[in-house]
Amino acid sequence: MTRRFAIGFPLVVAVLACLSLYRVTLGFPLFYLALLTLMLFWVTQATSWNILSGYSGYFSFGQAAYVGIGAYSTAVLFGRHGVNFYVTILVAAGLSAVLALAVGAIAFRLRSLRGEIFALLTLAVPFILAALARINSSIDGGQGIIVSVPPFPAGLGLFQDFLYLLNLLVAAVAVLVAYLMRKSRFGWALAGVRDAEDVAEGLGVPTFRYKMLALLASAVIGGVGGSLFALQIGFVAVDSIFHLTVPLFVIVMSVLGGRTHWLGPVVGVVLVVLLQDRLTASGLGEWQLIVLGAVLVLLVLLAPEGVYARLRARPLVALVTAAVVAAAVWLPGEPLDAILVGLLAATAVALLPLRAAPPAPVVAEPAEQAAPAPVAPPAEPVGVGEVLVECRNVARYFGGVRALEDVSLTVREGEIVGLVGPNGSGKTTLVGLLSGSLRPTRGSIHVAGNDLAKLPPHRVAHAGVARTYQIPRPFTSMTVRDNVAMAIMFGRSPRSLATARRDAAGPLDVVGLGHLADAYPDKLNLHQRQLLEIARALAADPKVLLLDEALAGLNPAEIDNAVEVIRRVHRSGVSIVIVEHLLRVVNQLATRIVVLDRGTRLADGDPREVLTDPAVVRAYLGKRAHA
Ligand SMILES: Nc1ncnc2c1ncn2[C@@H]1O[C@H](COP(=O)(O)OP(=O)(O)OP(=O)(O)O)[C@@H](O)[C@H]1O
Repeated sequence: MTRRFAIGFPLVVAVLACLSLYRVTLGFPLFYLALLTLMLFWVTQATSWNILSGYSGYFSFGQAAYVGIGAYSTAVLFGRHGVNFYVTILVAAGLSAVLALAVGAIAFRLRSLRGEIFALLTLAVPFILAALARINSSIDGGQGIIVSVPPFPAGLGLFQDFLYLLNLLVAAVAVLVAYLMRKSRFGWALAGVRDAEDVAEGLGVPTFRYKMLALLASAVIGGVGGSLFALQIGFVAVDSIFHLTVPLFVIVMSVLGGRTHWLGPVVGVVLVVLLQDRLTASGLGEWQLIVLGAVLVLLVLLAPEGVYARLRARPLVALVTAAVVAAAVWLPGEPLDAILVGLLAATAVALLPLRAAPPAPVVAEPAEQAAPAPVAPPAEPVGVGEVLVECRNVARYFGGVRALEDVSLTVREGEIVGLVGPNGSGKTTLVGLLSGSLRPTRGSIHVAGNDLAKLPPHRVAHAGVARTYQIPRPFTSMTVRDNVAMAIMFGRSPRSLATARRDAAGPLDVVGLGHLADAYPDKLNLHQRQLLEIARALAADPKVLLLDEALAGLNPAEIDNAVEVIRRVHRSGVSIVIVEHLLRVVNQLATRIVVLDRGTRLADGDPREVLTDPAVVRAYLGKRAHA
């Protein structure tokens, strides 16, 4: 936790609490308190949504399910049966958690339930709950339930004060949880899931666990907020609770404010609720969805990262603009108009294109690149030792396609195995099997004594396998340094974020990217992105590194540089399996070559013998060329 947050956050919460505790002394109107209560309700809901959907990229349309479970737990138990109100909050949290575990166990286990399919699944849940509530008379039965005022400490003032303080407490806890999650390994893991989930898993991130935790936290916060909402509206009915505006509002608020930051939803809530309130006050209430929709479209086009990120980039200008504009249009009797206009002006200023960024981190051409630092320790070539990888009679089918059939292969410590073969011969499939991202249809694979059939992909990384991708897949929201730090944080010997960031210099120096540590991947050329793939895989501390066409698309100078980097990685004690079409390169690097052809192993042995084997030449060049 930063010092600024440790001081600022309790201070803001205390000031907000004082608005109610000293309301009469301060002359703070009840109307404003009600508006703030509404904002706090939405802060809770939008933050709840953001913890899962903003952080991990799993867009949910099911927020109304938590609001519904919370509201009905309180309405039925407290409103109808007189159960202690605080107990009903716990029940709401528990039931929401159960729902989250059920949805997560299904959705996160199946790879096919991603993106829009996940969104559709979550959209269905509130509909089912609404139907259950409507037809079941012990829940609602279509009548609605009146929720009276529960007993509360007399010293708190009116019921509105009590409600406000309760909402403040829950919203503050929600924001605190979102902050702590974002700043911890948890937030990094979810950012990895958002950018490239299977890459994160392959680097050792237990993605299922982190997604479940995010869903659980999101559900509990949403459910507790829903419970308070029952008190706020006083009459709980299916149509007002399980309404589509709930997910729409939380999405608009979070996207508007910025969904990758813990404070984004809060900024979005303030803007949306104020806008909504002012439109209603000026008799334009029916326009609110149209205006909100237009604002969202505009912002998605102008600043998809959200308003908060833009405000942070120029805080002083935004603050001065907000203050000046608000003061200029301050209307006697209604300061809310002035505040809204001030905020909109600050938003507009924040959205102006930023001045050209300072000279981007120099993206040098390979020839001019800083000479890579020597690998520590620059070991002698490692002798061939124990068997690290053992594939026995492996087959892999995709439906009717036999990508691999009866392939056996061993990789020993210290080897560089060149895996070659014509297009479609099964090389990438074999890399997928060795890294645990694919399961064999038949046969067994052992890595360092571990049976991969028993391990999820992130545990395969911990067993000592790392891979690169033919088309580089960096975490685009992270700098080069943080891409590498991710692999260190979650790799075979996990470390804290601070240590991982410091240690990232090692793998970056090995590949010669140290001078680009603070650049974002979109500033790198193809060669540098491929080097980043190698640095990141190396950072996971593998025993075996699988390089899938790491040289594809490079020019001759870049290829020479990449070959040197691979040699350096090998000298540091990592065994390598390299998939490559350029036989010159394979010949230069490999200590052994395995040739695949139409999914079967055609040859396996010394590079010179294999590459002159007539069967191999025929497979590569065709019979006529061989002749
Ligand atoms: N996910 C998939 N679904 C269906 N078929 C697949 C899938 N992945 C691979 N295949 C098929 O399996 C066979 C082997 O593909 P693979 O990508 O492993 O070959 P490769 O040797 O890596 O090819 P290239 O050199 O072109 O990358 C091909 O016929 C391919 O079409």
